[in-house]
Formats: sequence, structure tokens, C-alpha cells
Amino acid sequence: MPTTDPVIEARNLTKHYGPHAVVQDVSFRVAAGQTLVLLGPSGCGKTTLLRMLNRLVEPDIGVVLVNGHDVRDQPAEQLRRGMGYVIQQVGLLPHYTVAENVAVVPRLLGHAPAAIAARTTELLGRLHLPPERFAGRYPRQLSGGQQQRVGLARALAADPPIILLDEPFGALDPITRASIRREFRELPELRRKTMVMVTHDVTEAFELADQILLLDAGQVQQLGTPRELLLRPANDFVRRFFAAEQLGLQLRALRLADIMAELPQASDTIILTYSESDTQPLSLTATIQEALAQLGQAAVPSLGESAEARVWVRPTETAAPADFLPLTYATLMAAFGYAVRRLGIEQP
Ligand SMILES: Nc1ncnc2c1ncn2[C@@H]1O[C@H](COP(=O)(O)OP(=O)(O)OP(=O)(O)O)[C@@H](O)[C@H]1O
Repeated sequence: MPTTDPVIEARNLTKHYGPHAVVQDVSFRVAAGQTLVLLGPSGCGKTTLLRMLNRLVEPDIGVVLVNGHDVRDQPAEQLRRGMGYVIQQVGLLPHYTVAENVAVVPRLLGHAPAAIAARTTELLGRLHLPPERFAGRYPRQLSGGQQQRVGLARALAADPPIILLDEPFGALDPITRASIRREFRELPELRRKTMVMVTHDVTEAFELADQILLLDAGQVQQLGTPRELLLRPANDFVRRFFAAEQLGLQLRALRLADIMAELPQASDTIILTYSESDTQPLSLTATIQEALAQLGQAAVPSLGESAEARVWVRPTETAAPADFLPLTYATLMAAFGYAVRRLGIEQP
């Protein structure tokens, strides 16, 4: 496997408040374009750890490197301008309009006014805040979800390569939270970013993380992909942490590729469609959760009373539609069940 230099590297970070070590000897690396989620119960040290990355907290021991350079080698303000920072309390400036809030960092960086205006308009549009309606409003005239979007736009405004997020969806109700999270995941801007995000929500962690660092009382319990934490928990704490939501997490951690061997007809191509001719490819890297969601959508329109929503398996790349094999919700779930057993995951 090619090894790339990490964009962010934490080495042996330790922080005490009084006699207590709230972060103890934590190390991790985040590669370019990857998302690391810091997960764990309340008070386990996630925020303290995140704030060491942009020097809002200085470690007692250990070092943070960004692109190979010790973060202490440059003034903290300069470091922070290269890192977007999104927090739960949003922290918009109350006497600035939405557009002015978004423009804060580009202004500090001396970007040209016309470029800032264009960027603000573009970002607000992309975050579903039509600029003609929202640019001139003040933060108090926005809902919590809208404020959170402005906070995200502000963090993205100067296009920093690194984004730090501390419970960015924390203040929202579960439904708004899920929909903003979906928008967030699909934002093309963010695909290229290197991100570290704090959450205590395991579903959120599984949806957004390439790597999860699970902490308890300031100590690393496990660092790995969501799948590794679920399939190979390092200790009882890890196992117990995920136990309550195991089924939902399995649906998010397993991919269609994992269950192909369990299908009646193994194949390397799977497609979702209302009919044999109307094809909407679903990649093998799609999670079971995503496949079920698409299957759910397929069930609604234009199907006869007796018709059942289907995923079609294309047995070979060149197979004609008539040779596609239907796969129903029930078959998909059965294959998922067998895969869970084969992979040795404990049932909830
Ligand atoms: N400035 C401070 N002075 C003293 N103790 C602090 C300070 N900041 C944090 N702590 C303590 O350090 C521990 C870790 O706090 P931290 O905010 O990092 O946890 P967290 O995992 O982010 O928690 P939560 O999920 O509840 O936000 C807590 O016990 C907290 O009380």
C-alpha cells in the first residue's frame, strides 16, 4: 500500500487539568482528504484533543504536526486561518450580516472584495441559503439549522485544506440533524478536505468517518475504520460502546460487496431499477443502508399493485436485461444476515 505523509499528525499528546490527565498519550495520523472522528462519552477529552490541533489548547506533552511542521513554528492566528473551525454554538458575530460573517476570514487574508462576494454567494447557494434571501439577514433572524449552515459556510469561505468540527450538528433536532448531515456529506467542497470531527453520536461517526478514534477517560480505546471497530473491537469498552446500536451500525458498515457471496447468484455488478430497462447503478461500495434506502424509494412510484421493489443483479457486464436476476428486500436482508454471521459479528 502506498504510504502518503499525513496532513495532520498528533504524537503522544497529553494534557492535565489539575491532577487529572484529561488526554493521555494520544497519537494519530490523518491523511489528505480523510476524515477522523473523535468519539467517546461526555468528558472523555474529545474537545480538548481537537483544540490542541489549532492551538486553542497547548499540550503538556507531545506535538502536533501539520504537513510535517510543528504547529508551534508559526503564530497561532496564522495557523488557524488555514484551518476551518466549526463549533456547536456556531459563534456567529451578532452585529454582522450573514454575508459579513461568511467573509470574515477571506477579509483577514486580504482577498479581493469581488472575489469574496462571489465566493459568499456561491457558498450560501450551495448550503441551501439562497443569497437573495439570506445574505442581508442577521444571525438572530435565522433558525438554529440555518445558523449552523452559515457557520459551515464561514469555515469553508477561505477554502482551507483542513476543517476541524466540534459537534457541528449538536444543537439540532434529530430530523434536521440527519438531513444537514446528508447535505454535508454530499458537499463537493468537503470531499477534498482533511477533517477532524468530534461527536458522541455513533451513527454520525459511522456515516462520516474514514477512521474513528474512540476515547474513554482521555485514553485511546481503539483507532481504526468504523468497520474494524465493529468487527474487531479491541476491548470490552469498545464492544459495549456500540452494543445498543449494533444493527444500525452493521447496516452502515457492511457494503454490497460484503454480501455478494451470500446472494443466490454471485455477481460483480449490482444495479437498482424499477424495471429492467430503467437502470440506476448502485455501486458495490454502497452500504446496505444505502441499498435499502434506494429500494425504499423504488417501491413508491409507477409500480403495479403486485409489483415488488427490486434490486437487479446483472450476472455479467454484458448481460441483457432479460438475464438480470431480481433481488427483493427479503433476499437482500437474508444475505445481510448470513454475511453478519460469516464475518463473526455478534448479533444484537
Ligand atoms: N479549561 C479547563 N479547565 C479544567 N478542566 C477542564 C477544562 N477543559 C476541560 N476540562 C475537563 O477535561 C475533561 C475533558 O473535557 P472535554 O471538553 O475535552 O471532553 P469532551 O469529551 O469533549 O466532552 P463533551 O462530549 O461533554 O463535550 C472534562 O472532565 C472537563 O471537565
